[in-house]
Amino acid sequence: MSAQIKVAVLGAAGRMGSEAVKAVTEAADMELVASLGRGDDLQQIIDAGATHVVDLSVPGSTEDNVRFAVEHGLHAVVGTTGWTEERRANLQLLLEQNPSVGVLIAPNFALGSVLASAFAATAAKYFESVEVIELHHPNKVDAPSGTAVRTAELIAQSRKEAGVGASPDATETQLEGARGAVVDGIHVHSVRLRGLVAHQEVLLGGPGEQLTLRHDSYDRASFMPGVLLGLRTAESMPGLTYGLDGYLELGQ
Ligand SMILES: NC(=O)C1=CN([C@@H]2O[C@H](COP(=O)(O)OP(=O)(O)OC[C@H]3O[C@@H](n4cnc5c(N)ncnc54)[C@H](O)[C@@H]3O)[C@@H](O)[C@H]2O)C=CC1
Ligand SMILES: O=C(O)C1=N[C@H](C(=O)O)C[C@H](O)C1
Repeated sequence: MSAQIKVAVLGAAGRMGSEAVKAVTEAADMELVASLGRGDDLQQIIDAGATHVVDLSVPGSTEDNVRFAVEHGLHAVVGTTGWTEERRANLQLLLEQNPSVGVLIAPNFALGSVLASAFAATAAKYFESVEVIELHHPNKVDAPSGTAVRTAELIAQSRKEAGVGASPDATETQLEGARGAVVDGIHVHSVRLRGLVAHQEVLLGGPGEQLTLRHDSYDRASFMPGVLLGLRTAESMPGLTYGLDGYLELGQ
């Protein structure tokens, strides 16, 4: 029998962290060795003998948490938002000094969401117009969502490679914010509404037609297969992987 994956969950009392604690506890090949929250000493992770860390904390803490894990040779599965290009570049440098460590930064752990973003990137080069709408529960602290940022990045990359220009837009006057945020040239709109969990639509428009790609997470259980896949795969994928699609065989 292969060794148990010894997991420390950071942000363990949160909405996602508590779900991850449950999923890891129920997984036969894993052992939950530490559950940490705000203000807890990260040394507890080492003392508990963790081999892997799951970070589901807050954008202001995730970078320090992951840095600590990597510096101590622990693999990390990260769902927390806030991983800008600059932060990822700094992490890459750290990983070069710790070449056996694997880190997954997954803007979204739900398989359907990862697929929807990949489908959107494929479709976006065939349509004149594309915009992203993300819809979340009102307790979410950041906007736009990490998923929407990643989706816009993938769409922009696909359109650039195909030589597709900007979406047409004749807007000259507007209230500030009316056209949403712009990520790599793609408009992204954020809705916060009681009753929602995590949802996203990509609207694609061409002459006389529209394609809508929508994904809905109704329950945070939807994210757990991705978290467990990340924990089972990180060690065999040294370096930084950005997006769960890096651990999946999409398009094969
Ligand atoms: N990648 C994915 O599939 C998903 C990612 N998320 C992201 O995960 C993060 C957490 O989301 P929620 O659970 O909804 O938030 P939450 O606010 O319910 O939980 C965050 C928890 O982290 C704790 N915390 C704060 N600082 C900490 C620190 N330094 N070390 C350890 N814990 C700390 C807080 O006290 C809180 O309990 C957000 O960035 C969110 O966008 C959420 C859902 C899915
Ligand atoms: O805060 C959330 O809830 C979520 N955060 C992630 C994001 O910002 O994309 C993933 C999912 O959308 C839920």
